[in-house]
Amino acid sequence: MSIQQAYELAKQQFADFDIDTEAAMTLLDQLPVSIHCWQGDDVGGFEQLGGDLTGGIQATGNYPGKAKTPSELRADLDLAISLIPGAKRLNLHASYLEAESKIERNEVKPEHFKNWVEWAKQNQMGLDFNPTYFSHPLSAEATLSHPNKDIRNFWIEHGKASRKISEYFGKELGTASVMNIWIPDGSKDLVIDKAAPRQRLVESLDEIIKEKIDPKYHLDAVESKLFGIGLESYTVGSNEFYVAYATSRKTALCLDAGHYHPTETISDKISAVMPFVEHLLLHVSRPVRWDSDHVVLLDDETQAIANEIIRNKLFNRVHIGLDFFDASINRIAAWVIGTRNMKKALLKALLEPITALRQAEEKRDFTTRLALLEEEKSLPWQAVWNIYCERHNVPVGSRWLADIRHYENNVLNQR
Ligand SMILES: C[C@H](O)[C@H](O)[C@@H](O)C(=O)CO
Ligand SMILES: [Mn+2]
Repeated sequence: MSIQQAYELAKQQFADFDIDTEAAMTLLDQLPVSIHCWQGDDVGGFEQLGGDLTGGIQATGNYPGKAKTPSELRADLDLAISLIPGAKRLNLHASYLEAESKIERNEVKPEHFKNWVEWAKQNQMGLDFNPTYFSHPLSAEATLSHPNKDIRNFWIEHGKASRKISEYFGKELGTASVMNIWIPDGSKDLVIDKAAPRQRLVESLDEIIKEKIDPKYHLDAVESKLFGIGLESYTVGSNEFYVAYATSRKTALCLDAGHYHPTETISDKISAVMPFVEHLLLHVSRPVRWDSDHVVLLDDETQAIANEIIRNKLFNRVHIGLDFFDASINRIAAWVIGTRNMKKALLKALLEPITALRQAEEKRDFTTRLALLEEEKSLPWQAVWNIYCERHNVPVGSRWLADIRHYENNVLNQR
């Protein structure tokens, strides 16, 4: 049976549940997923500071062919995006700048990202941004909460400089760049004064976001964390800290799927915070026992995240980003698997019999609700996904893997 024939049958089956598959695909086209550049080179960046990845995060594995230059990373991204259907954005860190000589973090400028902007224009993609508060000699103890004023100021300047870059992205590309602040500040062991670093962090953040920037071009977001490696006992920017900060300062809040206790899920947090924040940034990730940043699967939590976005029509308020870095498998395949999974989850969410489910719940008919939730799992969503891929000229099913293997043999293995 052809992809078209399978789709025609599926379309009818969904129509029996009052679900319009064409409308679902049209809406899916309007939901970009922001692909994180740092999966391509194990969060290395191009500053060539010569140091290790620090800040309590780790990319484990040594798969051959890691991108070592901006051009290599862009070539790898070219392949990845050619295998992922629909709207995409690229999420950059400040450490992915390009310059002839060494640029200090507090001196990063839009011009250091002009090649990325050109690339984004060519690919009709928006860009998002992150100041980089790790992998730097001055981040060894702390950054925005550092007790030393000079070090704190250095990082405040980095935050301000980064906002200019983010604004430049928004102006050049005609779509607001979401700039996410994550800092690794914390402590391995017991802390007596937990209040002072948090007070300093409030003041540093307030200083960074003091200048108003048109939200047409730039949005500020803040990301909390539970703990990092070597920072197990105390995290300055904890969940409560940033929920309070984002709501009081009206910034966006970032929820990273790996940044909570193992039984907590960010899917459940979305409806809890949306009455209080205008914009939410998601770092969809897969924590395995800890914030391991494994590649996103089409698993229950990814699906639950997508369902929350679609059921609550949060299309313009939730910004979907990815955050994983696996160096043990082909890095381009990691991008493709994780991003396609996020998009599959969104499509499945768009194909839910939502009206019937809501009606059952309103009538307190929980039997029908559970029955429908289970039945929807075996509706032929995959036939819709296949036609969606075909219409976007990307490989159907696992055919994309052949393209990656070809590139691996001809490009990655020659690096
Ligand atoms: C590289 C990212 O900024 C980083 O992963 C951050 O978002 C995070 O989640 C740290 O654990
Ligand atoms: Mn994150």
